[in-house]
Amino acid sequence: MNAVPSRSFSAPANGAAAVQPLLQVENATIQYKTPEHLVTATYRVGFDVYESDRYVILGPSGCGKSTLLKSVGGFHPPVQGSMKIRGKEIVGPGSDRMMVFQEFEQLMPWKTVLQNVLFPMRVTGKYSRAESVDRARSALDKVNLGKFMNVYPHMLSGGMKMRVAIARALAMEPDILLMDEPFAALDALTRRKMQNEVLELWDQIGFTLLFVTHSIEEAIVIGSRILILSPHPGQVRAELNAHEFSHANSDDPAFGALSKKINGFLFEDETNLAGAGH
Ligand SMILES: Nc1ncnc2c1ncn2[C@@H]1O[C@H](COP(=O)(O)OP(=O)(O)OP(=O)(O)O)[C@@H](O)[C@H]1O
Repeated sequence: MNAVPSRSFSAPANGAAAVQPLLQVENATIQYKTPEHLVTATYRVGFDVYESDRYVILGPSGCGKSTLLKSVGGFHPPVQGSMKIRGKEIVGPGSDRMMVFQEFEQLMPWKTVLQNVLFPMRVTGKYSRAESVDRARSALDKVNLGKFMNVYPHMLSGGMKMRVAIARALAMEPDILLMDEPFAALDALTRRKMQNEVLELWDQIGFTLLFVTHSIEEAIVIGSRILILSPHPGQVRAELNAHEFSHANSDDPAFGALSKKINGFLFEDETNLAGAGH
């Protein structure tokens, strides 16, 4: 485990220091202009996401987590700094970065599971009709929903809906999946089930995930690495490895120790920042 008090991070959890990051965020200052105010959402935030990372952005409400995700998605560029995917500057939305939406209710109830998964491929015209169908079937097989292609979303459990939403994103072959507090509105048991579903799928498929949450426990369970942001405007407080933790070992003292450490970073007084990570 490792806490680094600088603003930019580059060491992957697996120690493959020579590997190029998939996503590089450098000194990203992101602002919103309203008629009355200029709001600085994040200030000089930097981090690297490597292939197959489950990278979690954790921080208090209003620290700019969603804003960072929107910027990575290409919807709101930083005013300063840069964001690159596979070394190329992010200049707008693209199918290399697919958002899996909150609560998965974006599935269209009048379309079957297969038609839902086909939809982004149809809209973007990225693939021919036949290839789109092949891709949709293959993505549904990957998430173990091959037998449910012709049913409608209301006939699925919450976990199955989430898997459809993930299949829909994966069918576009993105470099990275973006999830913004996807389980925030769920009860504790369902939330835990969903978290385990994501982890099982990740084990099977090995996608790269950028995940936003304000729950410390969720960050530890989902994340292989966790970026901790300060309150508004979001600045990097630390990056911690968490790849060895899951619900199965949440009673371990090491899990509790990491949780405590994260608490410390989250609630740290600004004046103590110089000692962060030591
Ligand atoms: N469209 C907008 N116009 C103006 N200010 C905005 C806009 N969206 C967000 N903000 C401001 O930017 C800051 C960061 O917001 P953001 O939603 O990214 O935070 P967050 O960490 O995701 O919060 P939460 O955990 O509550 O979702 C906040 O001060 C917020 O008020």
